[in-house]
Formats: sequence, structure tokens, C-alpha cells
Amino acid sequence: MTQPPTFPSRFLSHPNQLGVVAVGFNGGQMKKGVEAAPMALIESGLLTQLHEDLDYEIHHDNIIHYYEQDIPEEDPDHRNMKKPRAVSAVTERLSSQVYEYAKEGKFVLTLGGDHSIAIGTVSGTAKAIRERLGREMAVIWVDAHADINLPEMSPSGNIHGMPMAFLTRLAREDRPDIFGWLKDEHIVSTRKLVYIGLRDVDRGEKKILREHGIKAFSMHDIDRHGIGRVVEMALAHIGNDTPIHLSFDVDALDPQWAPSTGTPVRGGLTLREGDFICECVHETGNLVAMDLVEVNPSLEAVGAAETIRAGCSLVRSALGDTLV
Ligand SMILES: NC(=[NH2+])NCCC[C@H](N)C(=O)O
Ligand SMILES: [Mn+2]
Ligand SMILES: [Mn+2]
Repeated sequence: MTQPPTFPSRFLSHPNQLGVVAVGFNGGQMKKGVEAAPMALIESGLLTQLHEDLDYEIHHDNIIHYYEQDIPEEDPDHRNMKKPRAVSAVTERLSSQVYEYAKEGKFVLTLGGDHSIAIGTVSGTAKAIRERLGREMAVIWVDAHADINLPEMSPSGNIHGMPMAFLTRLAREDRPDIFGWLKDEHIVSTRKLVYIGLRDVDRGEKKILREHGIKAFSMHDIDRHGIGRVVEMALAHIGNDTPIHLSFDVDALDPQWAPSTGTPVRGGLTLREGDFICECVHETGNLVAMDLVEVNPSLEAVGAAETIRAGCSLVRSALGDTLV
């Protein structure tokens, strides 16, 4: 089924060109398997579909980056963070890779990996958008979790629960080998951050969301207003003149549609609601980058194919696939 192509976005100079970064990294949490997701997504035909059905020109080095060369031997816990030097090294390199694509005015699609990789992707696009357009970028974070724990208050010490804290500078660390490389140009304002799909937010995170007035739409809000109204309110908060980075954690979906993920939480979005969010964000014409993270094909193995299909569907929706 071929459709007339519609590309994101007015903020891209090559709207039909996709820079694809595949990040097989699992160090932001403890479960093995999430590193295999980019390969599984690509093998299931995602990039071929984007090229053949949606007419994108794909720029991909055909490498799944395991970043083994970046994994330090010595990596003791630091301020309650597990594997801080590994996550820092991987996201630092990823940040400059994403920056290179984004600076050329290409759309950047990153396939994770656990959600700690957003420290690299969001910082890379934020920097490029600042340089290229002199603008601040917005982030739409679709997730069951807020991933905004400060290291000291994280219940797990897993860095995939902290990326938004570092990206907004609510958490800071000066050591260059532990996120000290994050500079002003990498940072996102708490005013430009919007959550959709939250339903498992830690105590300390709730306090942060409240105190900083961060816009957050939980599953409760979706039940109350419906997904259509929630997406409208989320986009209204961002405004129509702001480039958007969409960071989609597949665990935002209900485990019924995406069982193969490290921290599943019941009561989530239907696949249709997830696709709808992506379609609406695409329609704004402001989308400049997307991450798809936390697909773990080795968990709930019977549901792996389903989870991968769901992931592909979300990406296609964000990139302009329409139903008719
Ligand atoms: N990207 C994710 N799936 N994050 C889950 C985070 C869970 C919990 N809030 C933690 O800090 O450990
Ligand atoms: Mn999550
Ligand atoms: Mn997440």
C-alpha cells in the first residue's frame, strides 16, 4: 500500500532524509536483551518500510553500535548510580553522532537500547537545533515512567530512570567521565518538557514534577479527557513554533501490546492510542527527532514479535504513515 509521502518538518532542511542511529546498549538498567532491539527492529523490515512505503532516504552506517570500546573496566557506583562511566561514555559518543545528523538538517531516528540513551539523543538534537535555528527544542516523553529521578533519590540506581534529570540540569555532575560533558547547549528547559502516559512515578519524581510545574498527562488524564484532548493540550503547551524531539518508551503501551520490555506496568496505552500520539506529533510539522527505546525481545519471548511490530508501527506513525 503506497501513500503520497508527507515528511516532517518545517525545521528540517532535508525533510525526506533520515539519519538512523542504532544503539544496542543495555547499561542503564540490569536486564539483558534490550541491546538486541535495534537489530530485531531492522530485521523485521522497519527501515525497508520507511524507504519503500514512505519514501525516506535512509542514512545508516549499517552498524549496530554496541560501543564495547567505550565500556570502561572500572565502573564503580557513584552517587547511587550504577555503571555511571559506561552510560556516560556511550551517551557522549551518541550525542555527537545525533548532533552530526541533526546539524545537517536531517531527521534523526534512534533505535535503543534502554532509555538512558536519551541523554545522548536529546542533548545532540538540542545542541544542533540551537546552533541551526537559534531555538530551544521541546521534548515529548511518552512513557509509563517519568525517568527524572535524581541519582540520590532513585530507588534502583538504574540510570534509565534518570535521563530527564540530567537533560534538564536538575541533576548535575562535574566529573567529565560522568555526564560532566553535558554543557548548556545540550540542556532542555523544564517548561519545554511534556509527559504522556505516566502511571508509575516515584515519590521523589512526583515532587520534582510538582515543584517545577512540569506538564504531565497521566493515564488518569487520558481516561478522563480521552487521548484526542490530551494530545491537543500537550501540543498547545509546547506551542506551534517549536521543534519537537519525541522520546517514546515502548512501556508506555499496555503490556497487552508490548509485553517484552524491562519494566512493564499494567493499565497503559493501547497501540492505537500510541500510534495516534505519533500521528498527531507528525501532523504538527515540527518533529525533528524520535527515539524508540526499551524493546527487549528476550523478555516474555512469546510476545517479542508483537512488541517489535508495535514498535515499528509507532515509528511509521511518527514518520507520516496514515491509515488511508
Ligand atoms: N526507562 C525506564 N523504563 N525507566 C524505568 C524507571 C523505573 C524507576 N522509576 C527507576 O528509577 O528505576
Ligand atoms: Mn518506562
Ligand atoms: Mn523510559
